[in-house]
Amino acid sequence: MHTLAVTDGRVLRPDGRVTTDDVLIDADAGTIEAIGPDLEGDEVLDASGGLVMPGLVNAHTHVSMTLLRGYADDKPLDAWLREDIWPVEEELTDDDIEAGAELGVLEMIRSGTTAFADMYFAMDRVADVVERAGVRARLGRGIVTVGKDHEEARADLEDGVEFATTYDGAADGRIHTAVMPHSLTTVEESILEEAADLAAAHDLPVHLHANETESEVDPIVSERGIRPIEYADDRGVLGPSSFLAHGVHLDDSEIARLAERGTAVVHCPASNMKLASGIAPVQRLREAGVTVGIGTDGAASNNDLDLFDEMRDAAMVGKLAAADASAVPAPAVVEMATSGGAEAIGVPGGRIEAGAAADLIVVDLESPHLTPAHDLVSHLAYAVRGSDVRHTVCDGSVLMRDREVTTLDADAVMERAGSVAADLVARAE
Ligand SMILES: CSC[C@H]1O[C@@H](n2cnc3c(O)ncnc32)[C@H](O)[C@@H]1O
Ligand SMILES: [Zn+2]
Repeated sequence: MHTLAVTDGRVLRPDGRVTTDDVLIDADAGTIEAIGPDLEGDEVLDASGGLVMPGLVNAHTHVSMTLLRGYADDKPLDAWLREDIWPVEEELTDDDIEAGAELGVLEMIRSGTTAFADMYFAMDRVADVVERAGVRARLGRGIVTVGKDHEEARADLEDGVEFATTYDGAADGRIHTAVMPHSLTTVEESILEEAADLAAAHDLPVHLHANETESEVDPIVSERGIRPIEYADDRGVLGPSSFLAHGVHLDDSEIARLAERGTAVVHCPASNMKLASGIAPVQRLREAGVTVGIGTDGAASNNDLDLFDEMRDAAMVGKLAAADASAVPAPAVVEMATSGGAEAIGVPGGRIEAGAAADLIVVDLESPHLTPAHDLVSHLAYAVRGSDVRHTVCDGSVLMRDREVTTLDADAVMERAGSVAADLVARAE
């Protein structure tokens, strides 16, 4: 057994306590072997002056959209998608998508994310990046049928299901998949139903955007006389492994239904603020027993993939929405960005305990903006930045040591992404 000892730091335990301990990792199994004083390993990762915590889980993103960071800002969702994003996405090549995924994964490793859920195109290329970079992911090809005839719509569905069934378990089990219809208004009813049936037949989750804006809720209510979550349930979309992104405009009956079905919600506070979509009822969802994770959404509506930023946004906007400063407190956002996110997207990780997946990060605490350190959980929610992450470990492998990413060539990734992004935008104009 090859072991890795993360030494001389403090450790964030699943119950929120912070202890002074070492963490011993079985690097072959990719699991945490022990937590305690004076542990020795074949290899050492120095955590002195730092906090060892679970790797963050970005529970909803479109990682290749890093290529479109800053391309179209300051518009609401519908106009942003239809006028800017979808036209430029028409020009994307598979190589572009791979280059954007490399950039996004690089950014996530450098800001402490070890697992993510991703919906996009050319997902075989995204899977290849996940495999090489050493992270964990739940991936799915986005299925959209709007503007397509039934044959094209079926082809989209077939592509999505083929990707999901081929790649589930790839990269030594680090890749998980899902069937991912884009949303309740961009996928026709029969395809949505088939997507849900096929997901169930293959024992795969369904992931989709839902209740993101009022203009997505209103047509369902006016055409069908029911709320979107009831419509989704009737199509078979909800279930204990399903997870939906955004969930901004949810009424009490919808929250109760999500809780009953065990369907998780991924809160994307920055994207929801930037596109002025609204504020998700995170406090009410959690009180109802719904599992909530946190996602950045794509970098074009955020505009970064830093989960620490997202935790801060979630806490701040949660208080504003509830008009209650005690709503969405620091321990809740840390839980949502770690174990909550892992549970929402159905991947291992999110906990520093013996037997858990060795997905962890070391956050450097010796900085002016983290001094004094009265409460480290408070710091994680409100003060730590992605750039404070010193080491990133996933599945027992060191992906970043002393801020040097070991699995990707950072300079080459940035150069390639910058070049393909410029060509992409030129083609679109
Ligand atoms: C079909 S692949 C995914 C698809 O989703 C688009 N997208 C990015 N951000 C959002 C969002 O906030 N709501 C809905 N759709 C979004 C992305 O550009 C791809 O076209
Ligand atoms: Zn999205």
